[in-house]
Amino acid sequence: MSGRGGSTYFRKLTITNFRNYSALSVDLEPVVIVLTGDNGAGKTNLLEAVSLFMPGRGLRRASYGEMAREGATCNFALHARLDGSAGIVDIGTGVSIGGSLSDGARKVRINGAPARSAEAMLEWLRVMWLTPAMDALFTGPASDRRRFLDRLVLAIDASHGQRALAYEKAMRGRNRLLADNSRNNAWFDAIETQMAETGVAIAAARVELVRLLAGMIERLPGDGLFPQADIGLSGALEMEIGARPAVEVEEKFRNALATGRERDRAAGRTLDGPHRSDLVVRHRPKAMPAELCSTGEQKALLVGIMLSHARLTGEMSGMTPILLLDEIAAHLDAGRRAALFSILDDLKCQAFMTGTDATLFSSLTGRAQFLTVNHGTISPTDNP
Ligand SMILES: Nc1ncnc2c1ncn2[C@@H]1O[C@H](COP(=O)(O)OP(=O)(O)OP(=O)(O)O)[C@@H](O)[C@H]1O
Repeated sequence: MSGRGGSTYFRKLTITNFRNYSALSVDLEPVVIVLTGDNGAGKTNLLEAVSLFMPGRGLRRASYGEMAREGATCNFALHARLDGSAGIVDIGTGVSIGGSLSDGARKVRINGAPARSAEAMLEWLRVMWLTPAMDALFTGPASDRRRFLDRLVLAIDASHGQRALAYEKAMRGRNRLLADNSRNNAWFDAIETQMAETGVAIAAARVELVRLLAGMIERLPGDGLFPQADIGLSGALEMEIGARPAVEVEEKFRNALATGRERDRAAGRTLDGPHRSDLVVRHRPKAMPAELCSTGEQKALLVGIMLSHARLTGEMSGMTPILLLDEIAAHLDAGRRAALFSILDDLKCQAFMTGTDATLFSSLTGRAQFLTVNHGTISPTDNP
């Protein structure tokens, strides 16, 4: 299996000592998966397990210590059997309890062989998510939007994660020099050169994502159920990309960092750079900034962005993402639910949707797999 081409589906998921699951193995069909169950049953935990088949700390951004099942004395482990258009692949990931629980501690095996890093999973699949916590995306801190934006970029540009890590590492080094009152110009120069290179690459990748995604958003149905968003970026580097050659933007950023040393020393951190940029979203039909729209309107905008991005990812990477849509049905009216289900059909993606009430999904009967979650166990839903 080359790992590229068409949709990818989870066919089997095995979870060991993760959150409220001690040992679970579930066979999955290559269709929409509807997970219903009472509050606290383990629905979001299961989505979180699936989200760990992307690099990073998953949809809650929790620590691995929090993910490990309370009281468990051995590793948490997740295993997926995936079916892509070119065949089957087995991916395992987990951490050992008692060992280091730092970000790098998560191990990945692909078809039994250790992978160099979690990024290797991007050869095989994409997982994207929409959770209730993201309802505050437009009104909350810019850092949340930046993280969201960078996840969107990573789905179409697998090297974006390494780029962001390299930039952050260099910036931490610069901040340390500032804090230590260092005046070692050679050190500053070396670090700032690295920040300029990686920073401009990050900004350029974001600009490209926004350009491509805006094109996809144009293809959303014009019925306004998931309204078209106007998306843009704020940030000095992002504004300059496209207006002048990248080497000039890089040089200008490097100079800005060099001349800003004393200002940044006083501030205690680096004040310029792509770590300060923001994703700007407007509700086009209402001609209004997203943050001023109603909660429901913001949700509909976000769903439109995610669905457009799923289509873009499918076209760009050849892998339509697995979508994790936590508690989405309860927040949408009947018309929007029907529109969502129809777009998911069209995308042919395996979306995992959760809710406490299976009746909200009844129109999916015959074209979805219905599972009931109960205290860390899973069984087929009776009469969905
Ligand atoms: N590390 C852990 N070990 C054991 N149990 C945990 C751990 N972390 C969380 N839990 C438990 O997992 C349970 C299920 O949580 P989850 O968020 O998946 O529920 P849910 O089915 O999505 O519920 P809701 O409908 O309320 O959102 C909670 O009762 C929580 O206490």
